[in-house]
Amino acid sequence: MELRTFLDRQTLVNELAEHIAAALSASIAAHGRASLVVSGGSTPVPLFERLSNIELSWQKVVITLADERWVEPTSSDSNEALVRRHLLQNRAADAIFVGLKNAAATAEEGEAECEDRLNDIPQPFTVVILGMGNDGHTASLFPCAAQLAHATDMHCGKLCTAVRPQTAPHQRMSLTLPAILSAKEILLHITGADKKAVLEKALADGPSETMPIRFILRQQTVPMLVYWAE
Ligand SMILES: O=C(O)[C@H](O)[C@@H](O)[C@H](O)[C@H](O)COP(=O)(O)O
Repeated sequence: MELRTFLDRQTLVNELAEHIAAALSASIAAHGRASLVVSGGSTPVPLFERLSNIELSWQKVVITLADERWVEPTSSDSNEALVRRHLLQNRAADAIFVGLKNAAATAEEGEAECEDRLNDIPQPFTVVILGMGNDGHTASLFPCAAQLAHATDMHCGKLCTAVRPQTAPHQRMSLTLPAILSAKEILLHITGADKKAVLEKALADGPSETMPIRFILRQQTVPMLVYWAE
């Protein structure tokens, strides 16, 4: 894990967007295609807007989600809606988007179709961008969710799993830990003093509190960069 800190959020966004674009371009040059996994929440909005204006062979890039809330794609809580509004615009309008929400009534019932959709995306994922909540959740791997043990089991054999967080609204579909750790590179995008404190807590040794982000921060197999600005 490498921590990169920036003087302000705009500088962070510019640097992070350049880093992502370089990784996607390198994959396109080597394999003719690339895949980008993005997260929801409020933090990535300026990053999405910056990325959408970057010149790249976007038609060779498949974009999907680290997690989705099980709501209609027209809902303001939908991560798909967020991505459509802020990322799949301008130059990035040419990217191929694979959403997770499908017609199934529950996330559990929608799991098999999500698994099929994810399996069709070129892998390993070129870049996975994650966010983090103040409780240490990432993607929809929430502490205390009954499905956490399954979702973080490196032998669960699945790319995604349904999660019912006790502390956040909506059923979710989340990438599993093995799916996230199958990426070529993981980028954690966080801002503000609160999240810096959560990061420090997650990195500290000691009695392990259930902070799912720990599984990602403390692994040694996938290159991981943390981008932080006040
Ligand atoms: O859809 C989601 O809820 C996310 O993917 C989630 O894991 C998010 O990244 C964090 O909750 C941080 O969200 P903020 O950026 O809003 O703090």
